[in-house]
Amino acid sequence: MTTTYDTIIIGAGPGGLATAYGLVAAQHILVIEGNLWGGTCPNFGCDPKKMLYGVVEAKRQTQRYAQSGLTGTPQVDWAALMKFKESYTAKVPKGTESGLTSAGIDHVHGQARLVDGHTVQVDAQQFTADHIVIATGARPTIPDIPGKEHFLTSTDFLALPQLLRRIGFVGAGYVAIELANIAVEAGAEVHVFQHNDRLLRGFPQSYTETLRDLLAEKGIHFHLNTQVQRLQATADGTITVETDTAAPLTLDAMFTAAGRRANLDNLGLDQLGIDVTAGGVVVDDHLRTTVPSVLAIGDAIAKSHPKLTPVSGLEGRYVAELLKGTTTAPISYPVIPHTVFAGPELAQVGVTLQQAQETPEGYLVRQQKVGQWYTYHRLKDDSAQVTTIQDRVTGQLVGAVVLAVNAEELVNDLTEVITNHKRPEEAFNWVPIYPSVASDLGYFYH
Ligand SMILES: Cc1cc2nc3c(=O)[nH]c(=O)nc-3n(C[C@H](O)[C@H](O)[C@H](O)COP(=O)(O)OP(=O)(O)OC[C@H]3O[C@@H](n4cnc5c(N)ncnc54)[C@H](O)[C@@H]3O)c2cc1C
Ligand SMILES: NC(=O)c1ccc[n+]([C@@H]2O[C@H](COP(=O)([O-])OP(=O)(O)OC[C@H]3O[C@@H](n4cnc5c(N)ncnc54)[C@H](O)[C@@H]3O)[C@@H](O)[C@H]2O)c1
Repeated sequence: MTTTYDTIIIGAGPGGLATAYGLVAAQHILVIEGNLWGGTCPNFGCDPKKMLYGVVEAKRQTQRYAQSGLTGTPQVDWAALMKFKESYTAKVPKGTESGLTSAGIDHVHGQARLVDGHTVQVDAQQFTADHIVIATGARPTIPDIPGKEHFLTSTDFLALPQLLRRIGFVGAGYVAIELANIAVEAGAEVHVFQHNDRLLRGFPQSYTETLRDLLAEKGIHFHLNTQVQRLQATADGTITVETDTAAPLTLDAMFTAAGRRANLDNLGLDQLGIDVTAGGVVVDDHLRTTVPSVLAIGDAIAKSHPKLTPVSGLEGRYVAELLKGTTTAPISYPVIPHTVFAGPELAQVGVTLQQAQETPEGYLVRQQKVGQWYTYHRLKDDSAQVTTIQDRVTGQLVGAVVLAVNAEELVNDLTEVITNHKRPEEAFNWVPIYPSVASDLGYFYH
């Protein structure tokens, strides 16, 4: 039997759910999920990661205060930390599913496959709709080397029952740096293998080098310009890692953190003539694929914008408006801030430092070491740095980079100023709570 809907959404992560809740009042919709309701972010991404980060960062803050009134070094109890994480994650799938039920959204568990531009198959059932939204997210890339079956992933890391003694990561992007920081703070010996000398490409090199030094001081071993060539499992359960630069290393686990690729295998897209690249599904500026009745959003699409939870949510809400007919305009992206939670945090928004330095006639760049400012002195955050980028003509803030404890807060505030194109005199005609990160804003923005 075939059931007919207005829209079928494949994937119940932040993107698919945003479309579903945006459409439910106007349309008869179906959501299909093949794994855990809620998707990557709350089950094995942002949310559990930040719970672990919060605890290890509290330990680090205690150490920052070591000469300032706090004594003793707390220890991370990994088993208790995991229980804490599970106190949230264990409720996510059921909570997400009952949310769908309460909202009256039909939902089915299973792997979906497109039969044609209007028909989706899950096991033996077929569903048809005017539109189909692909919101299938992404999964870790496994480097194609001998022994690749021994790689673990970020999902495994976030569910480790015990902390392993010696841990390696391939890659030096968001996932590797954030998880390496958690592991080293929790007491593991940590190795990061990166095929070039660049951490966190996309952030300014001067900042990533400072962050690398801070992480190396914590004990992370960086193996830069190093190719991991082979993994071998040994009889005692350890992994021997062979590289092109040093003698083999014995570790208890090796994690891949070499990027993520869209979940598109077995969706049947090639038979339908839907274009796909290495980055994901090809979409136009209305998030339509090359088959007009099929749209795609979130981590599953090829895009220049960062693949982050709020971006999937924005695209999900946009597609809902488009399918309801309340907009016909192309999608418009605001400035998108991003942060690496690495203790301290490295965050950036807007015009990049590189863009600004390449156009000195257009931008005023102010780079400040703020470790001695009251806010950062109080946090004992000696290495704190802030760069602001202003438009030379209007004086408006257009970009910022921050390396600091709680950089997320400052960059969120700066994002608000940039997004609303406030002129300097408007931006700080306000009364913030003092002392706070926000009460410093006026000092960065003259
Ligand atoms: C370790 C880690 C940490 C992260 N930290 C952050 C962070 O701090 N901040 C941030 O903004 N972002 C972070 N991200 C990224 C964030 O998780 C993703 O950008 C976000 O989850 C993407 O949402 P989405 O809905 O596009 O895809 P997903 O959340 O991946 O959801 C897609 C869903 O589709 C389902 N699916 C796939 N194929 C099928 C199929 N054929 N049939 C049915 N269902 C299917 C999947 O099971 C999944 O549940 C992190 C990611 C990771 C891995
Ligand atoms: N705080 C956050 O917002 C956050 C945290 C985690 C993940 N994410 C999202 O998830 C995405 C994926 O994160 P990621 O760290 O897996 O990817 P990434 O693209 O950030 O980094 C991948 C790293 O792997 C390296 N690499 C690529 N191919 C390789 C290979 N074959 N061998 C060895 N190294 C290789 C790259 O040089 C890079 O250092 C991020 O881009 C981001 O969109 C966001």
